[in-house]
Amino acid sequence: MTYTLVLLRHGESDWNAKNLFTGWVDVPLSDKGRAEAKHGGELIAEGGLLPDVVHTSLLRRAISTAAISLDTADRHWIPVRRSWRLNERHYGALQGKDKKATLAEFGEEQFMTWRRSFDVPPPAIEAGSEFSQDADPRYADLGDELPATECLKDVIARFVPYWEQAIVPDLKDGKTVLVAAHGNSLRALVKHLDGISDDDIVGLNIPTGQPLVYRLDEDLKPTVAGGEYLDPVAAKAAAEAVANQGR
Ligand SMILES: O=C(O)[C@H](O)COP(=O)(O)O
Repeated sequence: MTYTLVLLRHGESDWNAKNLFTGWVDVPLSDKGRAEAKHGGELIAEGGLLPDVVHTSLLRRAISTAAISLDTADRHWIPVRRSWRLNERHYGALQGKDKKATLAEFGEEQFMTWRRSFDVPPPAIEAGSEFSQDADPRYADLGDELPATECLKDVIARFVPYWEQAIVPDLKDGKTVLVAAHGNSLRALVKHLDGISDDDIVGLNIPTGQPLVYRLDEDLKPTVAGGEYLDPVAAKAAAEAVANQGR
């Protein structure tokens, strides 16, 4: 008996296309991103991986990606569960900043520490500033849990409880589960599933719009380490493009 989990990072967003740090800023998909979401749905259908339930973040790039891919796979009608715990990593004061300009201003080491270190968050965003979420009604109930910046360690701390309390029960019910989320929230989940070390997670990048399938055993351990991309060649190229952002 194995459980089937499909992870899908949203398609390219307008801010991915412009190379801006995005985090919790709620930007839409680009035309390319909508096409990626549709293609993701085609791959899911061709792979016979029709989801029974979908979990998304509260951000429209993940919500739209789920809707487009499921519509393409004729599964637009399945139950949807949403949580802020699946949101992208909060990028703090970097939200809205150009990645290339940030690299040029602060240098490679600081840039990569902010982007990929396990436990060093970027500087906190100022409350009330243009790209802050402190007045956003969708997070009104979070109180002190509303982040002003996050590192990957923080994302794991808020994602894993949702994994255990909301996603695992669906898997144990025998459902094929689609999680439509973000580069860093999916890195957090993959680190948890595969037991990747704090050092090794630095080198892992999740491509946009590429379905990644995990078959999990009774103990929720992956039967294939790292899962399997439905289009491994395209996924590898797209992950390299993510790694090289800002260059
Ligand atoms: O929030 C963002 O800018 C991206 O979605 C993820 O960015 P990263 O690959 O630079 O962490």
